[in-house]
Amino acid sequence: MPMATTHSLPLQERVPLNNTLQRASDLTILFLLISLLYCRLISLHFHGFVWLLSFICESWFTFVWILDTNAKWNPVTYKTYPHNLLKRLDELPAVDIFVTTADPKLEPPIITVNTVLSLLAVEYPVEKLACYVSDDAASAATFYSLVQASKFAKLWVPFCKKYDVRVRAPSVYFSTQCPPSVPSALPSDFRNDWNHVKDEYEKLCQRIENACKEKHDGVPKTDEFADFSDVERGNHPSIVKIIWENNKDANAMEDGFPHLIYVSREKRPRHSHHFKAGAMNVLTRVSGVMTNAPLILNVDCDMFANNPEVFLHGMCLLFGFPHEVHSGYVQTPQQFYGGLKDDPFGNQLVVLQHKVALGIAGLQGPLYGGTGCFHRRKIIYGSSPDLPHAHKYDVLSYKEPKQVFGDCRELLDSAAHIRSATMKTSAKLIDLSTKIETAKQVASCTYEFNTCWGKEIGWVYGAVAEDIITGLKIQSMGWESKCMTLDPAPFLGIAPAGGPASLTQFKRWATGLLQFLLGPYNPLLAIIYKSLRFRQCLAYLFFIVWPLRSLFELCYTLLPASCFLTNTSFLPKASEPAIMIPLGLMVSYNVGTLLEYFECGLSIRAWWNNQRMQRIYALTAWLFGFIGGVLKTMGLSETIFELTRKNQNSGESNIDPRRFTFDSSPMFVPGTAVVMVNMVALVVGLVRMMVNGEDVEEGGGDGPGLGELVCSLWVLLSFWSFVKGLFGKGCYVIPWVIVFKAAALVLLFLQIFAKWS
Ligand SMILES: O=c1ccn([C@@H]2O[C@H](COP(=O)(O)OP(=O)(O)O[C@H]3O[C@H](CO)[C@@H](O)[C@H](O)[C@H]3O)[C@@H](O)[C@H]2O)c(=O)[nH]1
Ligand SMILES: [Mn+2]
Repeated sequence: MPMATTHSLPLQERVPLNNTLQRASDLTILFLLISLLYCRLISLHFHGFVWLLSFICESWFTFVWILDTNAKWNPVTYKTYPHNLLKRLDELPAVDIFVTTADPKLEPPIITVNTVLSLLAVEYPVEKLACYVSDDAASAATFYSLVQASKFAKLWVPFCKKYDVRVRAPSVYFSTQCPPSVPSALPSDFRNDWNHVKDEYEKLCQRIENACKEKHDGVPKTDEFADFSDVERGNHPSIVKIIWENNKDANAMEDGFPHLIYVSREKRPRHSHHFKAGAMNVLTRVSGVMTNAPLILNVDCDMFANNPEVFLHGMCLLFGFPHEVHSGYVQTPQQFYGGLKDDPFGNQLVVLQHKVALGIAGLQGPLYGGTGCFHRRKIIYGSSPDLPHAHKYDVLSYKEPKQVFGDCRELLDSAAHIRSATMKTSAKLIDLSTKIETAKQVASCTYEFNTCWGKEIGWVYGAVAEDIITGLKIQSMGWESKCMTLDPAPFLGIAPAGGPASLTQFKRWATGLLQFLLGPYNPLLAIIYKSLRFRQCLAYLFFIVWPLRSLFELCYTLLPASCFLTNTSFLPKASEPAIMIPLGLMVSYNVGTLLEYFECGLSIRAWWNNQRMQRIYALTAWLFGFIGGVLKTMGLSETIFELTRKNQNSGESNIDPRRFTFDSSPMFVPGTAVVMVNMVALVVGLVRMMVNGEDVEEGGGDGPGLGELVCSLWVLLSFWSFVKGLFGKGCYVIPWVIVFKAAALVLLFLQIFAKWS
């Protein structure tokens, strides 16, 4: 690693963040939780089954809280000094950029095009970059869009560099109405250029839109597109096309832009393609035989580079440490743009990124998030850090290279080069077109047979949360990672909009996470047998237990209702001093989390939306993710990766995008049932109170009191979209099939309680 050792200028600085207040608040809550458990334990014999259930649930919440506190305990950020890097530009390593797209309907090509354009225009020596786009749909429209985009890039990239444009995704840049105020010199030039480039961009959009229409009318029938003419989705040979080769003409070096290569891997109906992980592994091999850069950046198709210096900052974190073990990969937080105000679907993850991600950054480093991450290629190839105490997990020590990487001479040579060499890349110009046949070979669906791809090397197969598992595998070898937060944000993506879309995403994550807990990649085993650190393991657990949380939350939301139905209680009476504990918990938890939102500059509304959506996710997406994960582990169902819709302005115009909508997915059944049970319970409680003529508080002996009432109302408040869904109109209403199924569940539940009481 020549860069760090031969020069003394610092590239980064670690800045621990002060979080005394946070720690105090987290510990207060932990103390109250333990007190509550203690109270329950000493009085367990006075009370029945309900207290035991509460005790079990609260023990779980305490466990989760410990995980949460651990994750947030040591937040750090890193300052980066890219100007110190600029003095050694010629030493910068090459980077291969991977962009994945999978469906032109759910991921409109114009989105991918903007991501690609923003990446082609970053501040980095152009001859060191190559951008590979993987298209899992083998769509002529996507290919055509990229070809058109490369033509536009000839205008766009020089324009960005000449005027130091800050946001280099044209759709975002031109969303400002008029030419922005002129940066420095040449005002008249700028205005003309701006108008011209904007015109061209609009034409580009028009062409892409035409190409995306039903029969691809806009796509010309020329040779270039012949490969797509009889492509059947999911059943076609590999397609590899060089859209733009940077070193063809000599003077392109100054103002050119990086290589752009289109890859659609071979697909056959009877071969599993392993979704995104499969696509990433193909890109790794294709780029390995073409440009073989020692670094890899991967981004999802909707994540454009929002900060043109992102590569330079990334290099600071990759090479700014005395030993490379400190920076196996560099992950940027997932941030979103154009999101709805106040985060109505609780999926913009701002506080999670700020509190938890920065906290984990102070441990062994951020988890790999699947997008916006710089990897060292050699780690992807299974290299462990070169340290005596590190876990030696290198497959090549017990297997032949051919058994590991597959049978392709060029790939074996390139891999051997990566594993042995330093970051220096040969400045030798290669003619990419000579590599196409080899690239197609390594992109075929039989190439991986009897190799280590998807297991010991590359992105890990078999789980839909391939990102977290791949990162865990890397950290288990002893590598640390670094979190890169920048202002402006490094990459920005699209958060799913609408109820069903965000549930799909959370359900996939939950399924993937459970597969972890039940599979060979369990982090608990990794601390024992490998080099994962203890507190890092707890940080993984914080995410991995998401699906399990649903069971306890479901139980807890039913507790107050069952108290009304059976005339018992699960909380102390308002007159008893012990009520202070649950009361204190409720207040400190809500105030504590609210302060976190304020600290991140968010509103009280955003806080509430996240609170209620957490509850909703738990009883919809996480619960179904849990079931899906169990079925998958028992071999009863297949792993599938359901894409998240990225088309923001699709759908009917008269729908309020901020309101929760429903469809007939069974995911909505449990939430609807919980709402119904709580409503029935409140009515039962009210009737009993009127019949007996009692005050809620003095309710006969062990009956429900104020605590139960507040909890039940809190559940209804959290599920208010469901309450409205029961009585609403149009797409805001819960479909009758769901209501019917939920009602059946409620009857069953009531039956059980009738027996019990
Ligand atoms: O068969 C597939 C399926 C997906 N993708 C790509 O994978 C990316 C992520 O898919 P998306 O639907 O956007 O999922 P998200 O839930 O938004 O993605 C998050 O969660 C995923 C794991 O569940 C990670 O892989 C992603 O990087 C992370 O951003 C997109 O670029 C897709 O085109 C493929 O290339 N092939
Ligand atoms: Mn996404």
